[in-house]
Amino acid sequence: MANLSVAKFGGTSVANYAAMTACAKIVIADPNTRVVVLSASAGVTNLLVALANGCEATQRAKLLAEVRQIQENILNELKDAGTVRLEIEELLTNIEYLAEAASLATSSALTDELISHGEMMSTKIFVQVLRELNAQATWVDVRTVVATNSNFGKAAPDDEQTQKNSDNVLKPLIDRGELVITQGFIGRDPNGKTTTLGRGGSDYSAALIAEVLNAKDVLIWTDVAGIYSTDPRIVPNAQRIDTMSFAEAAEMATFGAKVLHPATLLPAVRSNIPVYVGSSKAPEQGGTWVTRDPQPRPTFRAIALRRDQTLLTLSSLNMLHAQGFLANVFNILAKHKISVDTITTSEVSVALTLDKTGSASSGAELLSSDLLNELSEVCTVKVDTGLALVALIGNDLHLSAGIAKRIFGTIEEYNIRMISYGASTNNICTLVHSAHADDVVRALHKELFE
Ligand SMILES: Nc1ncnc2c1ncn2[C@@H]1O[C@H](COP(=O)(O)OP(=O)(O)O)[C@@H](O)[C@H]1O
Ligand SMILES: N[C@@H](CC(=O)OP(=O)(O)O)C(=O)O
Repeated sequence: MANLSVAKFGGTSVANYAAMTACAKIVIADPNTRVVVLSASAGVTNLLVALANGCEATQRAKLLAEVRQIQENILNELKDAGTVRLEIEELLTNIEYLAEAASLATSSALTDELISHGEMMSTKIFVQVLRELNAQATWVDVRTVVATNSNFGKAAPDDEQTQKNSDNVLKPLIDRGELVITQGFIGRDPNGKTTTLGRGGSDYSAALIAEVLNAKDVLIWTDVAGIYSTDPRIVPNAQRIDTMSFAEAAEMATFGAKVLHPATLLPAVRSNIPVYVGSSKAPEQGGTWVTRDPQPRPTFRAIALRRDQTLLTLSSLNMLHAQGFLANVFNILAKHKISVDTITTSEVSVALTLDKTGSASSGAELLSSDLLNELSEVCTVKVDTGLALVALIGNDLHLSAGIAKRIFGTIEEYNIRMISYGASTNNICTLVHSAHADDVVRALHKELFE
């Protein structure tokens, strides 16, 4: 639809009544925003994940009380919370019941069912916030739209089915001029069970919905006024990037810039839908447009940081002049659904980095004892933790003479555990100790961007 925008508001943007009101005003001010995708209020998903992992009665009561308090704080500021209070009460009762079930036996399907309640609650309340600002909105259960497979915790969307659902459910509402409020992060599998798209997945939901509606853009409203040259929480004078390419944003997201979920870019790239990132607290500050082919494309674009990295060093004398060792290792990693981010090899060993936890909703650790045992059968395994990956993102980095000297000269006082340079012309990665990560980012930013 030619003039349609899909807006997504993240957890911090719907954390409390004041934040929700700011979002409602943004929606009301833009007649093109006809579909709004919300995350759960900040903190709620983490509490629900803890409940879904199973805990004893006292801890459960404490976590439930915290979830309730976040909702209560917003409900108490509404002029007329009547009906919505009842709906939230019902959802809180469900949460209690599911959390009790999880304390007896956890399962990934149960986890997804439980944590989907965060988005259910925020969207119910947001409709009332809009109503109290004289804007009528229609609440839609996104599970009637976003179809996925049954890979609970990190489900993959079924694009064809989602398109059909959108044509049947969303399109008629939009054609009638209604404003749709729906949930990010969640979907439904072919058996009717609730699924989630992985942590941070609401951005992905918004992009998927924008794609099936043929929207003109996706507006990601968050707590920063765009994408910056590095995380402004680490470097307060980081510079806002006004326009950047899908490829650059994808590199940044992949290497840890939390501001966009990496998967967001998939539907946007394949359907060429521009993505805007702006601040819901200060929309007047402007933001970043991510598009297919913006100019200029500077050599140095940004620095991203991915915390909680694990370095696996796998050694085997059998690797010397042998074939098939790496294939063996990668088969084992693939079997355990582990994707490797950076890798270096020498004659008898291979070193690779993994996140401590993947982005699956359950937050389970990636390095399981099963995986370690299987790897130990083919090689010696050494595990180093407490590391962070600092990635310099840019364009044609391989063509720029003296880059390595500049980078390593700048951070010479820090111990660098691993370097990944050359496989991509768009990033140079260094693995450093967690305790030094922020300082390394600050030093590189100062040298290359300030
Ligand atoms: N390069 C970057 N530019 C902007 N923000 C970044 C960057 N890297 C990391 N961030 C962080 O991303 C945060 C926004 O992401 P997130 O907390 O997931 O938002 P939301 O709750 O809206 O989904 C910002 O507060 C900021 O600290
Ligand atoms: N609530 C989900 C989905 C999400 O995208 O949240 P946020 O927009 O706050 O990152 C999560 O915490 O993972």
